Order: sequence, then structure tokens, then C-alpha cells
Amino acid sequence: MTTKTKICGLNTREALAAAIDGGADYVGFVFFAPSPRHLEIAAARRLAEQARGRGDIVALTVDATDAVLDEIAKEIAPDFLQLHGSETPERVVEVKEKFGCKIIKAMPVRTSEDAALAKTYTKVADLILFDAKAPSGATRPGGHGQAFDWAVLDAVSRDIPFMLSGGLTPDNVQEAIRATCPQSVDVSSGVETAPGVKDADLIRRFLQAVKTANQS
Ligand SMILES: O=C(O)c1ccccc1N[C@@H]1O[C@H](COP(=O)(O)O)[C@@H](O)[C@H]1O
Repeated sequence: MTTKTKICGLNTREALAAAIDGGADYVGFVFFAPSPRHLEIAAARRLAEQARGRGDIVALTVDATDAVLDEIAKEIAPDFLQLHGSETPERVVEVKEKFGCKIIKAMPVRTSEDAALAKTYTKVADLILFDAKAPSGATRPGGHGQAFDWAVLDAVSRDIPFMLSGGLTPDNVQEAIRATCPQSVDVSSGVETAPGVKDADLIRRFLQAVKTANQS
């Protein structure tokens, strides 16, 4: 199986170009004010126009209101909404119907019980994203560069196509792919030099590492 790639938290034209030119399948923009990767709508619209047709555009939100999602849908027209909060399966259905986007639902994982909860979303989300649970006291539910024990995914059916994230880097992504056989891998902190500061070289190294894994 060929593993796809998502580079998330892109916030400059240069970093976005490195992702697109390097063959990223998905490019992610963060709409969550406490995040160092948060984008205002106008900036996101310009980046989305740079990306459109060259990779799937993903808009990441956290328990967003209909008003926020409506603005994102109209102004950015993303291919996917990544719901990275405590959205219930019912809310996922509602968002998908109201805003006409495919849905990536993030599942915070520490234990195999956490991973098993994904089953309640497989019929309503287009893709499940397994991410490490945020550290206690964190002001955002993801993007901390922390991995979880990939073995806890063993109990989840291999039939579920999922995206893997949490602490991935150019150096560990090949091992992550071997261990979990994900549909795709997603990175933010691992291609940054500081929170919110993407590095074109690290983006290229990450994409190359996945390509190499796909060839072996
Ligand atoms: O990146 C953020 O700031 C963020 C904010 C709120 C929710 C999720 C966020 N990031 C996502 O978290 C995972 C893992 O990121 P990392 O590679 O461990 O830094 C990924 O999906 C990010 O897009």
C-alpha cells in the first residue's frame, strides 16, 4: 500500500511550495486561535489558492461553531474539514451535511481503549486520524510533537483506513509506517524549527522518507 502524506500547520508560501512540490497529498491549515499555526481567513485564502488542484486542502478546526465553519467553507472551500476537538459522531454527520466537505476526525490516543473508540466514527467520518493525547494543561489538543505507543493501534481493524500523527519526524516516519500500515501520515512539529516555524528542508526530508518507505 502506498502511504499518503499530509503536512499540517502550513503558514507561509515557501513552506507550502516545499510541501506541494515535494508531493504532499494533503496540505493543512489551522483555524484555532491558541495555536502558533493559526491562520486568519484572508491569509488562508491566499495559501489555499496556491494549493488548489495540487493537493487536497484540509482545514483544521477544534469544536468550531457553525458560523466559523461556514466562513471557512465559503472562503477557503477546503476538500476536508479536520475536526480535532470533542465532536460527537452526531456532530460529524451534521457538519458533513451542512458544509459539504469530507471529514477527517481526530481521535486522541494513549491506550488501546482510546483507539477502539474510533469504531464509533468509521461510518460517519471519511478518515480517522489517530493523534497523541495532549499533555495535561495544554492549551491545544494537538501539535505538540509527541508520539504515542503505536502498538495500541494493533487492536484496531486493519480494514479502517487511518491517518497517523503525533510526533512524526523525517527520522521516525519510516518506522511508524512499518509498525502501523497507515493510509497516510501527518506531521506538523516534526518539520518545524520552533512552534509554528516550518522548515522547507525538513518538509522535503519528511516527504522523501515516505517515498522511500513506499518503494521498499
Ligand atoms: O498544530 C496545531 O497547533 C494543532 C492545534 C490544534 C489541534 C491540532 C493541532 N495539530 C495537529 O496535531 C497533530 C500532531 O501534530 P504534531 O506533528 O505532533 O505536531 C497533527 O494532525 C497536527 O495537524
